[in-house]
Amino acid sequence: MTSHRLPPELLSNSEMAEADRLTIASGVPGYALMENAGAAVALEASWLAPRHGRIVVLCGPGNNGGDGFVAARLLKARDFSVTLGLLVSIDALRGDAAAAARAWNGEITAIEALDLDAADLVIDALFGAGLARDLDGPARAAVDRLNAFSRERKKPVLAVDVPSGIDGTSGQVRGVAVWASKTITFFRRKPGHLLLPGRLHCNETIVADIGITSAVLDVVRPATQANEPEVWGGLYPVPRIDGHKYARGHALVLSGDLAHTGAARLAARGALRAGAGLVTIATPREALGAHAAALTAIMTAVCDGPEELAAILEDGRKNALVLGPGLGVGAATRALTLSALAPASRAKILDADALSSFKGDAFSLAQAIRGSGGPVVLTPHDGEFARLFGDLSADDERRWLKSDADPETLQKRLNGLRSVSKLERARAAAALAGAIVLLKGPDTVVAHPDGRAMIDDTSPPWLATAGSGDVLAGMIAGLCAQSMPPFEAASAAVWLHGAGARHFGPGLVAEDIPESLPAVLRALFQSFGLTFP
Ligand SMILES: NC(=O)C1=CN([C@@H]2O[C@H](COP(=O)(O)OP(=O)(O)OC[C@H]3O[C@@H](n4cnc5c(N)ncnc54)[C@H](OP(=O)(O)O)[C@@H]3O)[C@@H](O)[C@H]2O)[C@H](O)CC1
Ligand SMILES: [K+]
Repeated sequence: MTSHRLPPELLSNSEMAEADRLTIASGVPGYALMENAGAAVALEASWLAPRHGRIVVLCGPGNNGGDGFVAARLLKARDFSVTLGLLVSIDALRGDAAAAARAWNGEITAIEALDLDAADLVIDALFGAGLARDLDGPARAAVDRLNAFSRERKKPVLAVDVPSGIDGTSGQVRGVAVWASKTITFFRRKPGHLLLPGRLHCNETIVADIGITSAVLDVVRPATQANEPEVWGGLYPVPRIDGHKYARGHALVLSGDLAHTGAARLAARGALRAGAGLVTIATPREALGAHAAALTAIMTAVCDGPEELAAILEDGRKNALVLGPGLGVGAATRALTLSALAPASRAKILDADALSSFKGDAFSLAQAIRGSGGPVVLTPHDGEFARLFGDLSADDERRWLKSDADPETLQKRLNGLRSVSKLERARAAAALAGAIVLLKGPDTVVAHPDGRAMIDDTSPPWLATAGSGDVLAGMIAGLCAQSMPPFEAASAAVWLHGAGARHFGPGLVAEDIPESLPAVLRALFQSFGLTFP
């Protein structure tokens, strides 16, 4: 049975293997899981192909291929014209896959001898969770042929579990990968269904129930989830009728000089629309007039350097701070950032130039973060991430390694910064910095130092526009100001940001994002069961 509401948990290949193992240990035979998987694939295929249409099934050497054999048998029994190609010799199949092949009552053709051209649908059952290295040789040739077929013939390709060549855990292409029109995975999605480029290769992903119960999740405890309101909705600071603006916090946004004031206003507007009770822009005196002329509900304060910032921050009611957008890269921003990280319980959101000003010296930033008390959220895009955490010099690495009693774990994290997986890079940075790391992009990852992570796949392409990151930083501050825990606040802000952009539609500019929030919030609160007068 396929389900259209996709559960948020995302399982890595090893977590999925654990779910599998627990299910089999509880008495469900592995072959029964394969039969269920194959049946779900066959059902989906029967909707994608015309009645009695021609279906080609490409089977690989492992259990992904086993699912293909089961699907082929069931489709043939439903009077589809099924041709099956196998990548290896039938003697190479083992275990459940060999059993599924024995139950197949049709011909088996060598993949290179297969005629794809007449197919109405191709099922890709070459490789799934067991993909262990880059595809080459005959496997690569099979994927190339399949991609040429779908490109030229415009016929659907249904991928079993993942498009072959995509690593389910990282979403990376291993050499080459199938471009599917639909992907059917089992029990839960994998990170690679949401991360790029995997998500693009999957096209639409659906989830089939194959008899693994959600009870196994209590043991597996997957660390990664899709960024959906059901994950953080319970912690969302819904305004209360008996609340007042002082209970909804006070966000402070630092402004750049006279030539760079817009970024702070975008962030401040994001904070205000996300529900902060009060919002103040702390600005260099020279830019006060520019802000005053452009602002109404947002307040201003003068801040010409780290000392003045420290004085402003003596007011503990200012409980969320955004620093970075429009500040400029260099020693002055570095000094402001260190001043902002003085010990205090407020949430600090460091973005853009606040991050780039620590280029090649993430260690110093991390030291300041660790001493700062309250939660810190770093919001780099890929370029800022690479500036901050990429190419650590041998000297830097030594400083990190000397800073902790457990050099082995530290080394693993330092290596993680260079991982091909965006998820692992964000996780490693979060653990090293002791901060929540929100690594932006079309597949934004939010990682907590404790290993939890969220992957967002809800942003439309037109959200990549100048200033949209400034608005996002402000929205995170707006939610933190209302005492939403920072990991959930960062995740919720990413989701609202995407939802705002979807609501507005193409042509969006950054200024439109905060203005789209009322409609998005109304729908969100309605989904929480709230009613409006
Ligand atoms: N998880 C579940 O509950 C269920 C999953 N099912 C399906 O099973 C696959 C996973 O099956 P598995 O056998 O572990 O792995 P694969 O079928 O993906 O592939 C393993 C074989 O592929 C060889 N391999 C790996 N990489 C390459 C490569 N680059 N080139 C060539 N060959 C490769 C590997 O060979 P080794 O030499 O590495 O040993 C294996 O022979 C899952 O995706 C689901 O579709 C069950 O059917 C239902 C339950
Ligand atoms: K596959």
